[in-house]
Amino acid sequence: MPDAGSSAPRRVTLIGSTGSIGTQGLDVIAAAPDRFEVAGLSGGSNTALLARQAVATGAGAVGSATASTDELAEAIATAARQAGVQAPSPQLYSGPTAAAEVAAWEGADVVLNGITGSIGLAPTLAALQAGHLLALANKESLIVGGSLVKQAAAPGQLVPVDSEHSALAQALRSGSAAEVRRLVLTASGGPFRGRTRDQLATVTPAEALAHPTWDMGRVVTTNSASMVNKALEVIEAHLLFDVPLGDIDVVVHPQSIVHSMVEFTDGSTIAQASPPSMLLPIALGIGWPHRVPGAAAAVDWTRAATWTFEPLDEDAFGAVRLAKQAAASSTTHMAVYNAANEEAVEAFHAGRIGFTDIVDTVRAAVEDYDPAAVLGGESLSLTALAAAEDWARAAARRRWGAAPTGRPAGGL
Ligand SMILES: NC(=O)C1=CN([C@@H]2O[C@H](COP(=O)(O)OP(=O)(O)OC[C@H]3O[C@@H](n4cnc5c(N)ncnc54)[C@H](OP(=O)(O)O)[C@@H]3O)[C@@H](O)[C@H]2O)C=CC1
Ligand SMILES: CC(=O)[C@@H](O)[C@H](O)COP(=O)(O)O
Ligand SMILES: [Mn+2]
Repeated sequence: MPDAGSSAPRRVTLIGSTGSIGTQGLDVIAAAPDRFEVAGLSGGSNTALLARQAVATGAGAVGSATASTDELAEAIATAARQAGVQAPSPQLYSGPTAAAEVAAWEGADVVLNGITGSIGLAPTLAALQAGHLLALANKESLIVGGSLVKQAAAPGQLVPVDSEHSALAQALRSGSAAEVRRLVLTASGGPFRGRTRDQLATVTPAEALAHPTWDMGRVVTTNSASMVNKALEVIEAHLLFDVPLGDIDVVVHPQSIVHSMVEFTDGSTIAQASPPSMLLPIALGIGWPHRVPGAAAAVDWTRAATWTFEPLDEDAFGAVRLAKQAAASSTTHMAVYNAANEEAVEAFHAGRIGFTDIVDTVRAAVEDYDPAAVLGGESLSLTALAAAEDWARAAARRRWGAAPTGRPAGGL
């Protein structure tokens, strides 16, 4: 882990460097060269962008889930030629284990995990086991891994990047754990705020991707529309901050300026507010515990503004209640919840199922899942999680008649 008092730039590895979090992470690093430099990069299928990033940053390690090392070296050579510079020769990694290998690479102080999905669990564990500070955007790895991830993390080694959890971590600096009464996570409400369940049945993928306040990757944007994102975030907060599920609430705040709040036992509420931008939580995550001056724009108090708060409609959006039930059921139920959701989101975008079928699929998987039958007594382990995920993906896919092919390569 980096020395919090050191003035040397922190060496940051970006897992999922070609995605929304990853590219914003690179922007944060480029804007603060006195504080950060790039150590490693890992991407999925966008090899050309990964190669351009490798040339621009001089990263020491580069991994691709899809390109071979020869293809990656060729892409880097091409990108260097196009940029008119000499090609760098980083250590190259390829295939399903590349992200975890780059996450463990010893040339880093900090790993920003911005992969999407439970496939991020291996790099999360690899970064922690390598002793790096982990700035975690990939909430799925914590939610699925649960106590496996918590046990792998030394005190202070895991810093949340998710905007709500970054807000909570900041607000929690104001009091001791014993003084916390409850956590309140804000939700934008997504593009379908105010719709009834019947109205949700006919919405399209394009409508689901039209998030009102955040520009993010496809899966998290879809999850915001279904409230699965908020459901995952409630469990994420429970795991990060050791607050009971019953003391974590959700409130809809369409402006996405207040990113979450902590209510203390004396009736005080501390909220964190800033215009919606991930630059701030990313910068704080990789710079933790230090703030990065100028990381993002602050609220402009000279302009009139209205911030509103309303209760979550749990009849139309049942994902949060369902996740609380699942998390309380067994240590592998959230792996089932998440895997069923990942499959259903893909099926929704492929036009195989409707929007409300997403949460209905998750609900059926969570309700039908019997850990004793599926795991045969295996306690929480990577093997058990893989079996739970396999079961959930197959159960989900059966609903729309797809073959029960397994998890994504490189996953659990
Ligand atoms: N975007 C945001 O503002 C926020 C995101 N988050 C969380 O951060 C995480 C990332 O989200 P986001 O950046 O939006 O997602 P994106 O879809 O934009 O990016 C995902 C990244 O993961 C890479 N990737 C995908 N599959 C694989 C794989 N099998 N092996 C290796 N790399 C892979 C992609 O590579 P490629 O593109 O090259 O295929 C890409 O770099 C999610 O967990 C999300 O919930 C949390 C808060 C805010
Ligand atoms: C930016 C971020 O942290 C996202 O997870 C965001 O929370 C999504 O917005 P919703 O509140 O609509 O889920
Ligand atoms: Mn969030």
